[in-house]
Amino acid sequence: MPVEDKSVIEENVAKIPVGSIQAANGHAGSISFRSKSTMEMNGSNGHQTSHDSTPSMPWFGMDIGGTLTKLVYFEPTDLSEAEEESEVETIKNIRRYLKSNSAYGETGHRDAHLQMEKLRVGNRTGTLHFIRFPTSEMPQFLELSKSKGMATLASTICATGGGAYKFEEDFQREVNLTLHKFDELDCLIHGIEYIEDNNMDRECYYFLNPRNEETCEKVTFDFSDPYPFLVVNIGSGVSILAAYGPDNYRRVSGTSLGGGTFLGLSCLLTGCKTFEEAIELAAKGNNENVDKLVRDIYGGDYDRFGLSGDIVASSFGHMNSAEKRAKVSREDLACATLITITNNIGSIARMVAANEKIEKVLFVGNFLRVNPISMKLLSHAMDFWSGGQLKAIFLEHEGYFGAVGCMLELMRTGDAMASS
Ligand SMILES: Nc1ncnc2c1ncn2[C@@H]1O[C@H](COP(=O)(O)OP(=O)(O)O)[C@@H](O)[C@H]1O
Ligand SMILES: CC(C)(COP(=O)(O)O)[C@@H](O)C(=O)NCCC(=O)O
Repeated sequence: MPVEDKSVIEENVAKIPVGSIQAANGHAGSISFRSKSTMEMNGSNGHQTSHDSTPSMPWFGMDIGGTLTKLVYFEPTDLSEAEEESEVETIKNIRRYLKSNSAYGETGHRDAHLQMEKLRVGNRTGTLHFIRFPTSEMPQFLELSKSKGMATLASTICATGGGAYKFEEDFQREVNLTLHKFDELDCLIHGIEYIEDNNMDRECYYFLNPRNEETCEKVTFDFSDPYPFLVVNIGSGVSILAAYGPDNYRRVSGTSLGGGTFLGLSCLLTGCKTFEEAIELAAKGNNENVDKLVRDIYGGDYDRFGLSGDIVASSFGHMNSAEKRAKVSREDLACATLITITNNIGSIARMVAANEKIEKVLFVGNFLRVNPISMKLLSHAMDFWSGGQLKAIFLEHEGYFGAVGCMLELMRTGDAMASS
């Protein structure tokens, strides 16, 4: 569902809860949010004048993950004439560059279909841009940032994800940028709350009849009464969070069998080179040539415990047979890999949901990008195995919530950053 032409009326940043949040590791911890403060213009460092209560431009949020780096950039569209005149050339250049393309080199992309217009961030109105590139390309990104003049801004950028720690020194050395680091799971939760609030009626959806190609339908989900909910973030690995209220979440579980595992195994087994290729192969394959089904073992259903014959009994269970291996295609292998990883995540999510007594399960992360097979499988699995109790919910901005939440931290901590 494309996200466009929405007008956002409320001052949403103010709605994000101020207070303490539980730490992301299943044990208690807290972060305290600062109130917004006045930022002074520093003419020498290229910051834009700001005598109001928001930090200086440019506003970025960066989530440097195990596989992909996600960058959100807020472009103000309410610049006064005076602001436009005083805006330094570097900021204009950066904006021009980011907007001029939807592909940056071979591997960077701006997801124009996700762009959010007329968005209220702090006390400004503008457009939020969504950009991603492989984290392995970080040296090239730093080089590009240098060439676009980022180094002359001598500024601070909000960053989250493991890479905020890993690449901190590189940013300082190469681009003269101080990374202001924020916890990735705090950012993820804040990003989800903010985007959902600002993209109501469009952001959340679920699948009706996920198993039936003809009647399957994508339907908007009303998330206006959100708590409690589970977040299953399928990135390189998987983190599962339980959110009980606006200032209250825990990281309840996780698994290392995630999107990175799917991509890694697919490359190994099929020789494919990209995620998109792996998904295309999977869509054409048949996992039954790879997996052992209940009917391969029982000759039919295992009625007593409600296991129908077409359920996978053993993922990759046929691959011990040389004869079966000889017949299997790359497509079948990619398909079985996708189903194995997805089913495993679905099972863990279901157990956690039951344990936490939570019915709404949000699946996010870039593993779900261009991946309707997994979304439909998860939808069916949640519904079927819980007897209709659990609902699998998906979000349009899939993998960008950490980056958005990270940018929002700028609104809260601008003053601290200015003095750092
Ligand atoms: N263009 C892509 N390149 C690599 N992986 C992709 C791409 N699109 C989707 N993915 C999937 O998304 C996963 C990364 O998801 P993401 O939420 O960005 O996590 P991380 O923060 O760990 O990088 C990859 O492991 C892969 O399964
Ligand atoms: C370490 C991570 C939080 C990093 O996040 P990612 O870059 O994968 O989005 C995540 O990969 C994870 O939670 N892995 C699972 C670890 C486990 O619980 O087994």
